[in-house]
Amino acid sequence: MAGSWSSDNQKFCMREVLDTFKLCLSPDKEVYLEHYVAGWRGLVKFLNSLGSVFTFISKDAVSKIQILSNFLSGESSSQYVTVQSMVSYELENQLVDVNKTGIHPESGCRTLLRLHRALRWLELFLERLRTSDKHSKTSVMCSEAYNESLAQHHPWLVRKAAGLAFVVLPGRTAFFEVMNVGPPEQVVAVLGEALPLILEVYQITEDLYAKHHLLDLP
Ligand SMILES: CCCCCCCCCCCCC/C=C/[C@@H](O)[C@H](COP(=O)(O)O)NC(=O)CCCCCCCCCCCCCCC
Repeated sequence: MAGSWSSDNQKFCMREVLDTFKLCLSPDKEVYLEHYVAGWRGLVKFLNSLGSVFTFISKDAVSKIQILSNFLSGESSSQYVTVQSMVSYELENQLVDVNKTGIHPESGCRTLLRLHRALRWLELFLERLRTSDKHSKTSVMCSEAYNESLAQHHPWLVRKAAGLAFVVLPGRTAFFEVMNVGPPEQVVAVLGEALPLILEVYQITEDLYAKHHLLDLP
């Protein structure tokens, strides 16, 4: 994704990634798939910079990003401009495994659902980071956010592996440094600005999926 590494010093900047999520909303509150995917790409870069312990997580995210990117550049790309248009198109053309027969395992709808669930984790984690103090532990904030969200969709083995990875997360000070948005007050401000937008993107997607009974797609 252009922009998440600033050209001056080649360092990753979380502000630019979070700004990508702001671009997700169209004037009539549809969610642009291109920016949604770009936001995840930026987050994955950040995750990779934290070390190889997180590779099993970023690999899965990358494969989902790749599936959606293929739709975005494929022959039906005009149907994949927004999450709303993707859902209508895939449902109208029976491209979604609504009956759980395993026929369309890689639909845009089921792939995005996995990232959508992870977006809830992100929102909960960032809110904890925003309201944390210098004694707070990133590993605790991360696992609390995970247990309240994604963990409910993961089997035991994945939960166990995730739990092991969280333990080696850098502490809050180092974590803020890798985010590269300035001193802690600045990080708090950037998070405060980005969170409502992330929440709105999440809620719009959640309502859309609920309306079409897509929240349990296999
Ligand atoms: C900063 C610490 C980052 C910790 C990331 C927390 C999320 C933990 C997720 C563990 C996922 C393990 C990998 C396997 C997942 C899949 O089984 C599972 C189901 O897929 P399937 O139905 O196709 O089989 N996949 C998923 O649920 C999707 C997971 C996507 C995870 C993306 C995580 C990106 C994290 C970005 C970190 C950015 C932090 C920014 C903070 C300022």
